[in-house]
Amino acid sequence: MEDPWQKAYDFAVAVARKAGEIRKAGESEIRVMTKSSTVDLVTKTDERVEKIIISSLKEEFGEDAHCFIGEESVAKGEPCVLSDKPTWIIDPVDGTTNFVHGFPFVAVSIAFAVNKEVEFGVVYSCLEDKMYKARKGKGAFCDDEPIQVSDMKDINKSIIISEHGTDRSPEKVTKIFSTMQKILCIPVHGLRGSGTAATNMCLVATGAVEAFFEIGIHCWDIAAGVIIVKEAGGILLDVDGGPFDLMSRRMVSANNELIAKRIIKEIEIFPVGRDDAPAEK
Ligand SMILES: O=P([O-])([O-])O[C@@H]1[C@@H](O)[C@H](O)[C@@H](O)[C@H](O)[C@@H]1O
Ligand SMILES: [Mg+2]
Repeated sequence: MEDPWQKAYDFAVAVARKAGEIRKAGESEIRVMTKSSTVDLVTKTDERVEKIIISSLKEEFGEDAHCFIGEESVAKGEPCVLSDKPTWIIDPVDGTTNFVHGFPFVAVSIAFAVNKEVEFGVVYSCLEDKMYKARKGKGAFCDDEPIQVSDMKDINKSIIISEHGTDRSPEKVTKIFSTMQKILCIPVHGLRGSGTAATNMCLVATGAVEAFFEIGIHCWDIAAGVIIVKEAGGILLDVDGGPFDLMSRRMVSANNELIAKRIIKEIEIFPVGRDDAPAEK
C-alpha cells in the first residue's frame, strides 16, 4: 500500500531547511515587536518565515487540502483548533528571544498531525545546522543518524531542562523557581534550558538530558518534538502525571517513567489557558 505521508515528510524537511536559511537572512535587520507581554517577542522574520512555510505547503499539497496551526497566524487571530483533518503545526522561529539577542539556539519546528495524532515532526536547529526528524513507527533521527533517549534511571545522575517562559506574574514565577529549586536539590546533576522548547525536546531525544518539562508552552513549540521524543524511546506525560494532551500547554518529556514521575512529584502546577480554548470575546 502506498505510504500516504512520506512525500509530505520529505517536503517538510526541505521546507524546514529553507525556512532556516530565510531566518538567517533576517538576522541582518531584526524588527522586534511584542505579543502577550513586553517579554513575549515576535519579529517580522517570524511572520515572514511562517508565511513562506505555509504558502510552500499549500502550493505543494493544494490550497485547502490541509489545515494549519501557525504560531504567528494564531497570534493574529487565526483559530487554534486541532481537528481530525491533516494539520500542519508550525513554529517558524522557536527561540525568538534567542534570535533577537543572538543567543545561539533557534529552531524551525514543523509537525503534521492526522486524526489528532502527530504523524511526523521536523525540528531544524538552525545554528547547529542539525535536522532532527521522526515519523510515527519509523524511529527518530538527527540528520540521518538514529537517536535514542538516555538509559539513565538514577535521578541523582540526571540533567533536567525547564524554562521560565514569558509570564512574569509573581505567583507563577514563584512556583516556577520553587519547582526548579526542589528539582535541583533532589539533587540532580544540573538544570538547563536552551530557550527553545523544540530544541529542548531534541536534547531529550538524543540522550543529552533526561527530561524537559514546562507549563505554558504552546502546541507549536512541542508538536514536532513530541514524535521525535517518542520515536527515540521517550515518554510524554501531563505535569500531574496524567496522559499528555498536546493542546493543554503542559508537558513532561522524559527518557523513562521513573525519571518523569520523580520530577512530577516536585512540580508546583499553576493554571494556564488551553491552546484550543475559545477566544475571549
Ligand atoms: O516564542 P517562541 O520562541 O517560539 O517559543 C518559546 C518556547 O520555545 C520556550 O520553551 C518558552 O519558554 C518561551 O517562553 C517561548 O514560548
Ligand atoms: Mg516556540
